Amino acid sequence: MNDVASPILKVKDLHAYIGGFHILQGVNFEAEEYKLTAILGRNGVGKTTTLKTIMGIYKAARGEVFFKGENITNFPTHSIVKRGISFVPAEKNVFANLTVIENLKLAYNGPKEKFDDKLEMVMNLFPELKRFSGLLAGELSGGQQRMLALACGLVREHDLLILDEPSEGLSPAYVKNFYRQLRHYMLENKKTILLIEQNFAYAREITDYIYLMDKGVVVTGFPSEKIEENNHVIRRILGVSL
Ligand SMILES: Nc1ncnc2c1ncn2[C@@H]1O[C@H](COP(=O)(O)OP(=O)(O)OP(=O)(O)O)[C@@H](O)[C@H]1O
Repeated sequence: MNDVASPILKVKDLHAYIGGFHILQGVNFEAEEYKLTAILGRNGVGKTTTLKTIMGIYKAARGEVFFKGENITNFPTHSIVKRGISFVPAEKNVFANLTVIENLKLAYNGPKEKFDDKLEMVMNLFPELKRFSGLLAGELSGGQQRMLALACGLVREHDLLILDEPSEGLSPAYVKNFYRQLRHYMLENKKTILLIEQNFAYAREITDYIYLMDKGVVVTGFPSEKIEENNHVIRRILGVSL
């Protein structure tokens, strides 16, 4: 499973407990630089817990997380963000009483003179936000707030962008386009993306590398061009046929 050439992120034997339950039971995977890696799995297998443990939001009981070669296990979240990881949780984490632009300004942590370029980039990715840029985030629909949360994650400086199920709350037609644009953004700007997704059909279109997760562990991983060969395990773990 560990055949990733140059991992920017390496997760080794990660264990975590929530409320006394042993949720992560030895998670292993790597994310290669400048690639899009996806962790797929059904509801409740521990995908979100994995991301939150990487980000220091949940405590790792055992195991290690390496980012750019540094052991960042159980570092405070702000210092992980400072090292170059931008994390967008599944919750609509926006400030309801600030405008769209104010939310984006607050999320941005790069040099002042580059904000306009970043803004243009996210507005191209989310044309709907452009239309509503002066509105309070609290006045947006649920889907639009989700877009804004994703846009905030993108404007934050990052060497690694981690997205918790970006498709959730967005319409299927919109998701396809968003994923296509996200991949384009990654290739254009030499970025690295790790995301979790429940919908295999979405993921197979855009990922370079896929990991399958079940019951607190990563069961297997393979490059996207080997999807067909992994038909059996995909069916067993995700319950979908190719
Ligand atoms: N705050 C919490 N309190 C109690 N149990 C939790 C909490 N967060 C997660 N769990 C439990 O941990 C397990 C893993 O949850 P997690 O959210 O990581 O799964 P997931 O694979 O991301 O699935 P989903 O896509 O449904 O969120 C589930 O059984 C869930 O009920």
